[in-house]
Amino acid sequence: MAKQILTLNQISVKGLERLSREDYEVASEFAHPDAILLRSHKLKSDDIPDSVLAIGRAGAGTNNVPVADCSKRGIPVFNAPGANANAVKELVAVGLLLGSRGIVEGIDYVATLAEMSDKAEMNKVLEAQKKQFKGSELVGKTLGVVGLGAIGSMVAEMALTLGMDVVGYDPALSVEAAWRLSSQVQRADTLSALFAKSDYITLHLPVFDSTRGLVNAELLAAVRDGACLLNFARQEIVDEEALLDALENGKLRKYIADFPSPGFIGRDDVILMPHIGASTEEAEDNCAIMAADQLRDFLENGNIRNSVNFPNLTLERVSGCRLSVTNENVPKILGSVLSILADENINVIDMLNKSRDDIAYNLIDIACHASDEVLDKMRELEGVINVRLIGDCD
Ligand SMILES: NC(=O)c1ccc[n+]([C@@H]2O[C@H](COP(=O)([O-])OP(=O)(O)OC[C@H]3O[C@@H](n4cnc5c(N)ncnc54)[C@H](O)[C@@H]3O)[C@@H](O)[C@H]2O)c1
Ligand SMILES: O=C(O)CC[C@@H](O)C(=O)O
Repeated sequence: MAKQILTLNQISVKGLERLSREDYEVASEFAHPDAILLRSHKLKSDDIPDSVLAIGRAGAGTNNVPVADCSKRGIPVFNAPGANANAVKELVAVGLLLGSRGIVEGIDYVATLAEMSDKAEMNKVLEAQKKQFKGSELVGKTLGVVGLGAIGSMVAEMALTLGMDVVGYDPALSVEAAWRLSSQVQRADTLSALFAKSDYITLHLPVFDSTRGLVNAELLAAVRDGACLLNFARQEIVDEEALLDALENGKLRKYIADFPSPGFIGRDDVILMPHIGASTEEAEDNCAIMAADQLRDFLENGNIRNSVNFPNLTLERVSGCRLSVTNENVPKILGSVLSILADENINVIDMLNKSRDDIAYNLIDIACHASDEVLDKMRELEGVINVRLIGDCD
């Protein structure tokens, strides 16, 4: 029977094409879907039917998905790390330029001359007025990059090529990300040191409980006078009241962000975009392809790549008959599962077991079919969250 994939946002056709028509049905309404594919749709736990085995986020941030609840229910949540990083990097380059020159103001001013019909007069007026839109160059200025993952590291590299000095802060930098980073990026030991040093600060970290409101009054007090803050990460990382105060008292010269919020619209010192950081054809294709491929590999083989709540685990298929078992990460459960198979004389050909936080995940290739009764015995074990027989193994 074809598997059903519920899409909760517009997903690029190139991604959907990875789900063959013979094996998958894709639609925006299903009562009992096998998986969900989404972008920024705010998904509530109650809206995830019990039939759902996995969720694919065609993007980087998963703060719109109730990840902790999904872990409890044994549902892996996948994302598409790095797939839209270049698109965001390019928009940050635009943000830096908008923050350094009177580009938006100049364009707005020119629009006010629409009624003027005399070309010479127009030229005279604008030549007289253009001094209002003077800016300064980026070369030699310091950019502080908060979060040096897929996007932050590309932004750092881009700023170096523009002749900026770059200082970075990332207390959880992965080894892989550290390898990607140019040695010219200076390290800030604290966030306030970065804020104090930078003419421009750009945020590229996820929103977690620990980062919500991270940019607060205390941090903004440390900012270099007249600095410009760019936020292409998430609105929730910035304390809006403290930000408005910093703009009002001139500590911050400009706020440029991808997340409009009512109190900020219409201010001269704020430039807002409608969450378009990842809105390029290339990024939408990359994200959708990655998310669809990962969902498929999970549904068809139980493999896990780029999950934000499950361990990464891929096991080459040696038998048609595969079991996946998700359990609480406590001792003895795997032993009990294997005992049930042994009692039924079912030989294990290959297996892999990994854990992450409170979740343990096992792939077990077996020599012959396991009946529903055997699977139910496993499901009844204390601490087992779900058991799935994957593939055709008669
Ligand atoms: N505007 C958009 O459309 C758009 C597009 C893509 C991503 N994003 C946002 O950008 C975020 C980053 O994306 P990414 O692809 O670079 O993710 P990533 O996971 O590759 O990098 C995030 C980095 O932030 C670091 N980090 C975590 N906590 C931190 C802290 N307290 N201080 C400093 N650094 C910290 C991590 O160690 C990691 O290196 C996403 O989580 C998402 O919210 C927005
Ligand atoms: O899907 C989008 O358009 C936005 C994605 C972006 O916010 C992300 O976190 O990857």
